Amino acid sequence: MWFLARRLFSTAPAGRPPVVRVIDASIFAPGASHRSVPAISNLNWTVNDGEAWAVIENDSAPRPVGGKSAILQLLLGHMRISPAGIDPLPFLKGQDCREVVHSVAFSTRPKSWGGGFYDYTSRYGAARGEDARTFRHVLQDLGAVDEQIDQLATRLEVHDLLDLPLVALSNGQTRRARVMQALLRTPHPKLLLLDEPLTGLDPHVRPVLSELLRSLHESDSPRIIMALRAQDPLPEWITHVLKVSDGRAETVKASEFVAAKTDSPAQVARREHGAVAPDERPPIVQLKNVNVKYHERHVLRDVTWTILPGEKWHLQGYNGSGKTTLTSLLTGAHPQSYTNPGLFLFNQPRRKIPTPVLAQRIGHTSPEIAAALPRRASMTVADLISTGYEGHFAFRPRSTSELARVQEVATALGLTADKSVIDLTPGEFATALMARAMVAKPELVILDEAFMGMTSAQVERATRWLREESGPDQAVVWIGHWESECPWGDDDYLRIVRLEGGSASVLDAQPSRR
Ligand SMILES: Nc1ncnc2c1ncn2[C@@H]1O[C@H](COP(=O)(O)OP(=O)(O)OP(=O)(O)O)[C@@H](O)[C@H]1O
Repeated sequence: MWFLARRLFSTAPAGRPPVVRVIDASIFAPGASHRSVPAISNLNWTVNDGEAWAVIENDSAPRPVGGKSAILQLLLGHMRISPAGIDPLPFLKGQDCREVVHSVAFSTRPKSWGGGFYDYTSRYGAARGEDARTFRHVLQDLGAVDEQIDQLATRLEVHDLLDLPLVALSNGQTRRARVMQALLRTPHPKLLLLDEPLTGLDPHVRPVLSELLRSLHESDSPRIIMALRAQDPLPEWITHVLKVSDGRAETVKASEFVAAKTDSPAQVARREHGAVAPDERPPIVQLKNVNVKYHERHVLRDVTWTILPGEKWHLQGYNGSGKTTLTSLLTGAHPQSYTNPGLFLFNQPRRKIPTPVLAQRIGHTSPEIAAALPRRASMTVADLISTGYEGHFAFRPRSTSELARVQEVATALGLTADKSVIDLTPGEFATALMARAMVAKPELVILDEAFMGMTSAQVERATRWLREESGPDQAVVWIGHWESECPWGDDDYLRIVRLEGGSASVLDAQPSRR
C-alpha cells in the first residue's frame, strides 16, 4: 500500500527540488497592507528532500498570526508573501497546494463548527446502530477503500473503534481518527502539516503515531512537517527545527535544539514555590464499585476512588481508558451518573444533587468544553471567564465583586478582559478556559488537558498561578498525558489514580499524608 511503502531515509538525490524554499521574504496575513507589520519577517528557510522538520513556537508574547500557525498557513497558500512571485513549495512543481497540502490542527477548533454551542455530552448517549455514521463510513466517504482503512487503523491502534459513531471516540482516539482522515482523503496529500499532533495522546500511543509519521515521511507519502510547542519532546527522527518567535524565524539542527532545552515550566515553578499540603475533611467524591457500560463495551469496571478536600490528583490512563467518562460522572454530564448507586458527591448520593448545582460546585475545563464553547465576536474574555460562576454557558449581568474577581484573574494570567474570544490565540483561549474553571473558587476542579495549545511562557504563568490560587481547600483532578506538565508533584502529596482495562488503581508513588 502507498502508505506502508518504505524507503531508506537518504539525502536528496541531485536535481530534486527542495520541498520548501523561501529566501529573504516577509509573510503577511491575507488582506494585510504593505505597510502593516509582517507576521514573519526576513524568513530564510529551505527544506531539502530527505530532511525532517518541526516548526516550534517559542513566543513569550504570542500574537494571533506571528507564530507557528503563520508558517503552516504559508505552506497552505493562505499568506501573502513578499517579494511576490516566490513559490514556497518548489517540489510541487506548480501543482495547486490547496489540492495536495493537507493540514490537521489539534489546538484549534475547525472554523466550520461556527459560533454555536456544540453538545459534547451527546457522545455519552451515542449508540451503535444502523443509522449511525460510523468512523469507517466517514473514511469511506473520503474515498478510502476498506483495505487501506483496516491497515492504517490497525497501525494506529484504533481498529476496534471503526464501527463506532465518530462522536463516541475519546479525545486521543479522535486525534488519530483525524490523522487517518487527512491521510486517506482523495487526492492523497503530498505534504501533510500537523499542528501539535502529539498533545492529548497517551505515552503509549505517542511513539505509535510518531513512528507512523516517520515512515510516511521517509517514503515521501506524504512528507510531514509538524508544528510543536517549545515544551514538547522532539521526536527523535526530526532532523531540523524552524524556531519561530515574535515574528522571526531561525533554523537550527535538531541536536542543537535538544541540547539547549531546559526544565519544563512546571518543573521550574514547582522548584520555586513551596509545597502545599492538603487538609483532611470528609470526602467530596466517593465512588464505590462504579460501572459504565455501552452495550457489550465495559468502559469503567468496579471503580472505587475517594477524593478528600484539598487533595491533588493526577488521573492517568491511555487514550480511551475512560478518564473523560469518569470525570463526566463527577460533573453529572454523563446520563449514567444519575442512576449510578455507588456515586457520592459532596457527601450525598449523586441523584440528590441537581446537575446545575454540580456545575457550580465543580470547576471544569476539557478539550470537549473547548470544542463546545460558542465563539461569537461579541463575547469577551471577561464574559467567558464569568460563565464559570454557573459552570454552563449562560450570560447574565454580574455583580461588582464578580466583575472584580474576573478582572483580577484575567490580569494575573496575562489576559485582556475586554478582548473578543474570537481574537484569542489557542494558548490564550486555553488560559481563559482554565480561568473560567477556577474563577468561582470551587471545592473541586477538573483540569483536563488544561494547557493544550499554550506556549511554554503561558504554561509557566499558568503553573505558578494554579499553585498559588489552588490552596489547601481546593481538590484538583489533573488530566494530562505530559507528566512533567502537572503543576503539582511529590512535594504536594500529589496522588495518582490510573485507569487500565476499565479498572482504577491508586498508585501512591510517594509517602502520602494519609
Ligand atoms: N457512546 C459510546 N459507545 C461506545 N463506546 C463509547 C461511547 N462513548 C465512549 N465510548 C468509549 O469509551 C472509552 C472511554 O472514552 P473516554 O473518552 O472516557 O477515554 P479517555 O481516557 O478520556 O481518552 P483520551 O485520553 O483519549 O481523552 C473509549 O474507548 C470510547 O470509544
